[in-house]
Parts: sequence; C-alpha cells; structure tokens
Amino acid sequence: MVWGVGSDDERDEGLEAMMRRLELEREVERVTNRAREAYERNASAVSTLVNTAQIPSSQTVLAAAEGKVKIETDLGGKRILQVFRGGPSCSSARTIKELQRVNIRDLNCPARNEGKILVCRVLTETMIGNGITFHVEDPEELALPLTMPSPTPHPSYGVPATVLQNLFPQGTIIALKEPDVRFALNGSYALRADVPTDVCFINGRSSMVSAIQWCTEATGQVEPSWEEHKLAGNIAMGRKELMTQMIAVRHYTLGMGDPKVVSDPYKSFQLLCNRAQAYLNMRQFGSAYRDCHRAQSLFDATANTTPSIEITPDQRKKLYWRMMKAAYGLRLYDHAQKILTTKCSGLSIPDLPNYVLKIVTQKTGASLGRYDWSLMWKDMHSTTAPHFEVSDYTGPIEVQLLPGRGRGLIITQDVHAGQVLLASKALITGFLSEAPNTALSGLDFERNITTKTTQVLALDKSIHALIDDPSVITIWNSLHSGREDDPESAKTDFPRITEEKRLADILYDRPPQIDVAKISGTLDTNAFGVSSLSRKASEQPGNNFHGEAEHATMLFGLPSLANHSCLPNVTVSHWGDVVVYRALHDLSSGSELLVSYFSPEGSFMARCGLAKEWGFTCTCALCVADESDDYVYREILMERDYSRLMEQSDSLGPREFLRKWMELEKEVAATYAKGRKGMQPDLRPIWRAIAALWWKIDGRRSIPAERFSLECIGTIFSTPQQRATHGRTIEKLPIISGDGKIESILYIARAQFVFMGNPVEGNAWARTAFWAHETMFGGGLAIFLERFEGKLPHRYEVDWAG
Ligand SMILES: C[S@@+](CC[C@H](N)C(=O)[O-])C[C@H]1O[C@@H](n2cnc3c(N)ncnc32)[C@H](O)[C@@H]1O
Repeated sequence: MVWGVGSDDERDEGLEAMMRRLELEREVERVTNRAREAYERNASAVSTLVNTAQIPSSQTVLAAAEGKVKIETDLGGKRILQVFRGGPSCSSARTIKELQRVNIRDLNCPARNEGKILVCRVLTETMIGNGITFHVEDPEELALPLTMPSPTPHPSYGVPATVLQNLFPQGTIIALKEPDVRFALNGSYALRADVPTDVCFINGRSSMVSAIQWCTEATGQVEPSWEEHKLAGNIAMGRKELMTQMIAVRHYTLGMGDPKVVSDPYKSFQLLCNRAQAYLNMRQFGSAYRDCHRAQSLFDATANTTPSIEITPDQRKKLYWRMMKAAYGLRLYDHAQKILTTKCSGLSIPDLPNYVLKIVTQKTGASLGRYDWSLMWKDMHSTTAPHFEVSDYTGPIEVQLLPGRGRGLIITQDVHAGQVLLASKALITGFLSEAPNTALSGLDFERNITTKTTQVLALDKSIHALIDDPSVITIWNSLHSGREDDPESAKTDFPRITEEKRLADILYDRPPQIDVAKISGTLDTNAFGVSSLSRKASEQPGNNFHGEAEHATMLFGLPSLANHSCLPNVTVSHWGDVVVYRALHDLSSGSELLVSYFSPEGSFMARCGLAKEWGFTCTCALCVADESDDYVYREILMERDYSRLMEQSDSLGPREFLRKWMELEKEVAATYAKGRKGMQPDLRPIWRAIAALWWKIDGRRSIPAERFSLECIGTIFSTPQQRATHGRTIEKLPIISGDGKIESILYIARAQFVFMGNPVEGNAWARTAFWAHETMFGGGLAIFLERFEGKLPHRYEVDWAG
C-alpha cells in the first residue's frame, strides 16, 4: 500500500510495516556488527585448547533449547537472512580411518583441528536460518552448536523445514572430520562445517560407535535395523519429491554402516543401487555414478575386481540403466553410449530408444553446434530455473595468451555473421526462485564484499556441485580466483579434459578438497547476472530486501575467457543456463573474439569506471576516439540535460518538446571531436526520443530520426546494389546486443506501413529485423514472432518469405 493513501486502518498498517522495517534494519546492522567482531576475533586469536568450563553440558543445552524460535527474522512473511562467510574453510581430504578420534575437550579454538575426528550425537532439534544449526554432545556430555551453512544440494532456503529437521534427528550419530571450532557471535565456542562432506552419518551399531562409552542414554530414537533403514529410504524415495530424496539418501547411507551390511556385499549392493537412484532423482549424477560403480565392482569381473556376489538379470539391468543415466547426466556422452551398447542392449526398457537418440543429439550438438532452439525456447518458459540437457560446442576458436590482457579467444577460420562460435552450459546457476520468499545477503568479511540472494545460492550450489563432480575443479581452477596468493592465478591455457580423465576424477580415491574461500573468489570474479531470453527465469521481482528484481547469477567456463571491447564482435544470448556466442559480423581468421562486459551505450566516463573495476583500461577504437572528445561536458549534458528532458515529457507540448531535444542533440553532437566519423552512441537515446516525437507530429519524419539512432551505434545501411542481391536494408549490424536495435528496425518497418503507405519498404525492414534476430539469437521465425509480437506492424500482413 502507498503511504498516506487509504483508510485510517490501512495507514496504521503502513506505519506499522515501516516501523517493523526500521527495526529490522537496525537488527540487521546489530547482527552484522556482532558477526564482524566474531570474525575479527577468530582471525586474530591464538588457537588454544578449549576451556571446558565454558562449554555447557548436554542438560544445560537441552533446557535452554526448550521452546526456542526456530526460524529467524521475518518481514511480512518474508525471511531476511544474513549469511556470513570468512575464515579458513577447506574441507577435509582425509578418510575417517586416517583420523584420530577425540572428544570436545581435545579440540583447539579457533582452529581447524587437523588429523582429528569428533564422534558425537545430535542433541537438539534443528534450527533453520543460516543453513541449519543443532547442538551435538560428545561421549563426555559436553555440548556445542554445529552450523552447516550449506547442508543440502538444493539450497536449504528452498527446502521445506520438515525435510531439514529430519536430516539430523535427535540421537543421530555423526562424525565430524577435522572439526572447525570458532568463536560464535555471542563469543562462545561453536562448530562449523562449511562443506557438508565433513559431517558423516555413523550407524549406531557400527564398531566405531559400540567402542564408545557414553555417559548417558541417547535422546531420540534407537538406531533402526538396516532393513528398517532400507524401507524408510524406499518410502522417502517413492514420494518422488526432490526434497525427500535427501532423507532417502540418509537412510541408505546409515543402512550401509550397519555391521550386517558391511559384512554382506549382497546387502551393500542393494543399498548402493537404491541410493544411486535417489541421487539420480536429485540430479547428483557424480554421486549416483560412484554408487553404481561400487555396486558393479561387487559382481562384475570386468570392473577389475573379483566378483563376490551373483545378482539377478533384473538387478543387473537396473544397475546399468542407472549407471548410464548418471554418465549421461555428467555429460560423459561417449561413456553413456558405451554402457548403452555393451551393457544395456537387448534390455526391454521403454526409455532406451529415447536415450539412444538423446546421446546422438548431444554428440551432434558438441561437434556441429546445432541445437533444437525451439525446444529450448519452449522449455525455458515452463520453469523459473531452466537447466538444459545440452552439450557444449566449441567452434573455430582457440585460447591464446595475449599481451597485456592475459588469455583471450582467437577465431581460427573465417566465420560468417550469425555463426555459432561457442555454446556452453553454466557451471553453476543461482535463480531467485530457489529461495522462495527469502532475501539473502551474503557478507564475506575476508574479501569485504556483500553478495545478493542469487550469488549466495550460487555459492551454496557450487560447493555441492564440486563435491558431486570433482572433475570440474580443474575448470574452476583455471578461472581467476581473484586471490593474489593463488599459485594458479597465472594461467596460460584452458583445460580440455577427456572423458577418461573426468571419470578418474569422479571415482576418486580420497575425498576432494573443497576450498570455500576460493570458490567464493572465483564466483566473485567471474560470475555475472544474466538476463535470459526468457525473463520469467532470469529476472524475478521482489525477493530482496527492497523488493527489487534480481537477475540470475551464472558462472561459465570457456566463455569466461573472452576479453572485453566496447565494440564487441560477437553477440551473447542466454537460453536458460546456456550461453551462446554468435559472430555479429563476418569475421576473419585470427581476429580476437570480443564481448562487451557492459553496455557500449554507456558514456565514456562510465565505461572507463567499469573497466577499472575489472582491472584494465579499454583501448578499443571507440574509447580511443572518445578520449579526444569533450567527454566531460558530454557527461554533464547527459547527466543533467538529458535526464531533465526525460522527466519533462508530460509538461511540454510535442513541438516544444521536440525543439528541446533537437537543441540537446546539437549540443551533444558538438562534444564529438571535429571530423570524427562512425559511432556516437550517446546520441542514440536522443535520436530515439526525437523519432518518438516525430511519430506524433509527422510520422514520416520519424523514419530518418530512427535511422540516425541506428547509425549512432555503428549500423551500416545497404546500398541499392546490395539490397538488390539480398533484399535487406542493413548491411552491418550495430554493436549493441539486446533487443533495442531489433525494436528500432521494426519501428521503421511500422512507420513505412503506417505513414508512407509503402508495404514494399515495410516488408523489407520487417524482414531485416528478422535477419538481425537470426544473426544475434537464431531460433527461427516462430521465436522471433513470439518475442516481438507487440512491436510488429501487426495490422499489416508481413511477407516474411520475401
Ligand atoms: C573474464 S576475464 C577474461 C579472461 C582473462 N583475460 C584471463 O586470462 O583469464 C576478465 C579479465 O581479463 C582482462 N581483460 C579483459 N578485457 C580486457 C581488455 N580489453 N584489455 C585488457 N585486459 C582485459 C582483465 O584482467 C579482466 O579482469
């Protein structure tokens, strides 16, 4: 409700909401300050053995937890959460067997207690907020809170509370590898597991646990039998909800720890197969593949092990089918095909022909850059977080080290306008819809940066993605981490990893080491906000603190190596989580592929500022030309007079308004150096405003004005001879990516129909708009028509075939 409008009751509500917001802002500030103090204390304190006198007993903790609120700050039903990062946060790369069991009194703080493992019991119910937090007790009945900021592969902010609370029920026994002990916000000791693989489920019947003497009986349930775990897992998995698959995984994992299962490979096989399916349902393809591989080694002599069990043909079929799907999900298409032909042929699986076709399609995409754009377009509209099953395509480009700009992408053969040069699926995405009704603010004290909701989500998901598929770590490492101390920051190439190498990394001997600070740095330096062709997925309103729209966050591999120019020669389009680079013009072999990191329509000073933030000075022809202009005065004119005119639209008659815009055009044009030819992007919005006014006063004159607006950004119009050969009105497209130039071309098409009564010209301009769309985005006429329905000269029949 707008403040000051409506009944007294509504006004009171408005006031109340405002007070709540102010109070919340103060609370956010208080918590931030406390967190910063805790971070600084942790960073500067000398690590010493914990003082047990300052650690509460299990009873004290249980009494204090009684009736505690479980969900944090709330504003009108919306959760406002702060996520704090900072401090060392590398996961343990050791196996449980390599670690020495200790109790809480043996731990140091602040420290990552290397070489140690803490076996403890979940004491309290799970609190939900910044990830999840619950207290654990050790065998001596000392209790500490344990926080897991990223407990689930699907960000916990979108996971129902009931699922989160069921992940670690009271009484569950867990082992904390190389425990990270820190001072919490209130100054007391706290455990933290930034990487969830450091927290292992331990079956209460296992030899490790039965050797422990606990002071008290466990609160909560007694360890179920392995059959009960299997049944509970099957029930959770059968509910077919993504979130309950995590519960299924927990049950199967605990079941596998039962001594009866450990000593019986057949039982292990069953649980591994089931867990693989639960992982597949969660799209955790690496974990699914590892389970299938372990299960295979129990019966298949070709897996380089001595088979220890016999299985039924049905079990065999199920296992290989799951394994194939895991390989496909990992985008190991050759390997998936091999499993299909050697292990699945002859099986009566209804989906089999579908997968045969899918694999061929992916391989075609990878080798030719051909995709089913219409299908992607359709899928993109059916979800708010689109992930596509497509292979990456690398066209005729190679990575080269370029003087003064690090690596860059060089085109290795002549290419034509519109040719796909690169198509690449995001390594990681963060969509606002993944944290429904939640505003997240990430604070990284170490790097002194604040991140938005989708960036927090992307970090959470990155941790899980790398746990699931560590073969991608090589790609991550080849991107700049933004850390000076990173030995890998002087990169010279981009790794192309074979399927064999990826498989070896996925089937690791020891857990991969996940460095959260490094992941955060890499995201910060390389990920960016993405506006997808489908706005539904990429830009959703209103989740953050101030209700602003937020783009999706995405990180790409090879595409990240493209350097910047304010005169880019490729267009960038986003289809869900896939980025596509197409040549904007015909380009010759040896040219560098250049994208624009920011809008070339920005003023020279704005562009310089943005390039500086990226750590370079742009030396493109536009910047060189701009440097000799009176760019400071131009900036003043655009900041002051342009903005003022934009605000005046309603208060002046069209002719008076037009006169003012024309005056401004003259003044801005005069700031360009004498004799300067070509692009003058600052004039573009002015000419668009002039064109719009002519539309109202004398429509015919809007055509040359709109043409100027296109010329300012580098458009070259076709000569009559050129038109005679291809029928287009434009020879060379302007540099601006996005939809603006298509709108301008369609604007002229409409004016030709409406004001000039010239359908021949109208058709030529409309077809040129379609050609421009094909060059920039591809996808065919249907997509173009759907996207530009509102801008088309709709009352007139356009002859698209020409
Ligand atoms: C996304 S990376 C591009 C790949 C990078 N060159 C590399 O070696 O990893 C962005 C970084 O590349 C460099 N860069 C990009 N465009 C540049 C340009 N036009 N001139 C100089 N350096 C540039 C800057 O260091 C920038 O921070």
